Amino acid sequence: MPTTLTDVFRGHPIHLPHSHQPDFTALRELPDSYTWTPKDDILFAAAPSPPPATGETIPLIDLNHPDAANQIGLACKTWGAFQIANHGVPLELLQDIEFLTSSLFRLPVQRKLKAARSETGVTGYGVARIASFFNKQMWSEGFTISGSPLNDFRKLWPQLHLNYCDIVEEYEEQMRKLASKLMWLALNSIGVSEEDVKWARLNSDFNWAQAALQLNHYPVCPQPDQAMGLAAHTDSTLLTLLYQNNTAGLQVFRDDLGWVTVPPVPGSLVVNVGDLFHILSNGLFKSVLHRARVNQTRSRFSVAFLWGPQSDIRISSVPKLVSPVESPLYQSVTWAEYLKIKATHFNKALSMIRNH
Ligand SMILES: O=C(O)CCC(=O)C(=O)O
Ligand SMILES: [Fe+2]
Repeated sequence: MPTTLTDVFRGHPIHLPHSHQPDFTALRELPDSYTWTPKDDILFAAAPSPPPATGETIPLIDLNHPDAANQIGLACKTWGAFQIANHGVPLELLQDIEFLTSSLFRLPVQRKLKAARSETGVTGYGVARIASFFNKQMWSEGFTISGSPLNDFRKLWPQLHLNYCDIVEEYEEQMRKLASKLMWLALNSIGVSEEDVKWARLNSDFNWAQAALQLNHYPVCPQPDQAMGLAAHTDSTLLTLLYQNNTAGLQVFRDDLGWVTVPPVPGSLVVNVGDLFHILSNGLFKSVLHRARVNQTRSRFSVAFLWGPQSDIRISSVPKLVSPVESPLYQSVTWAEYLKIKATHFNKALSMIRNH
């Protein structure tokens, strides 16, 4: 039996200082514990910056375009992120998952706490896993699904849980197919074939992968400029597929441009390169540093599909991407090992396994 994500996190509990969510709607002013200053967000060396004057942002790629693969490859190299249109996921399903997410977070706090994530658990309702690395609290609440959500959903919706489970199952299946397709488009664009990465068992049978679904809610905030929805991080995935409702908040970082907002494009999905794809591509693809801001008038929902390889397979740089006179940029790791390193060292995880 391969290690599951649940096993990994059970062995690496995250002790959060604040396990109970406040009632965000009751707060008229930002409490001190939610007020961020630049020194509270310095784990990644991302210099504070004004938004780019050019309005430049990550590309929106039409998957039906004949040149889509090259555009995806280029976006993975320059941004580590892009949006996709014509991805084939039915609009209705996106609407369903948005409805599920908004319904979940609109439940009374007491009901949500019935499905609270335990200290050693992965799944359920709670604050972001990365919260333990920061002194300040984030203006958001989350719900993590890994494996069947049936038990948790039954506690949330005694009547409707089966309908909601069906939506999650269908959504995850569509996301798996799409993530696999995008990964191959990106790899093929840099000359890597299925044969070149046979050892990573990333074959086109998309059932091999593991994944989690992270639902996020960023409530309306009385002082958004001083609050942080989700602090800067990179994802520990191969790829993350993110659906956002029609409210801006996601920002990606680029060394030359600073923090750049990703405008919601109705019906499209955001794709992030995660740390494992960065490792696999020997650093050619960037794992994108990103965060979520909040605003004063509209609440924001997002659904992140966190996708990675079979958790016990060693991932290392594709040999043909490594120069014969150099060693690969990173030591090989399994996803399970990497998640443990990330749970301990967070922003330093990649440098811990970098070859010098
Ligand atoms: O809400 C967003 O836009 C970002 C969510 C995210 O980065 C995550 O869940 O890992
Ligand atoms: Fe993320």
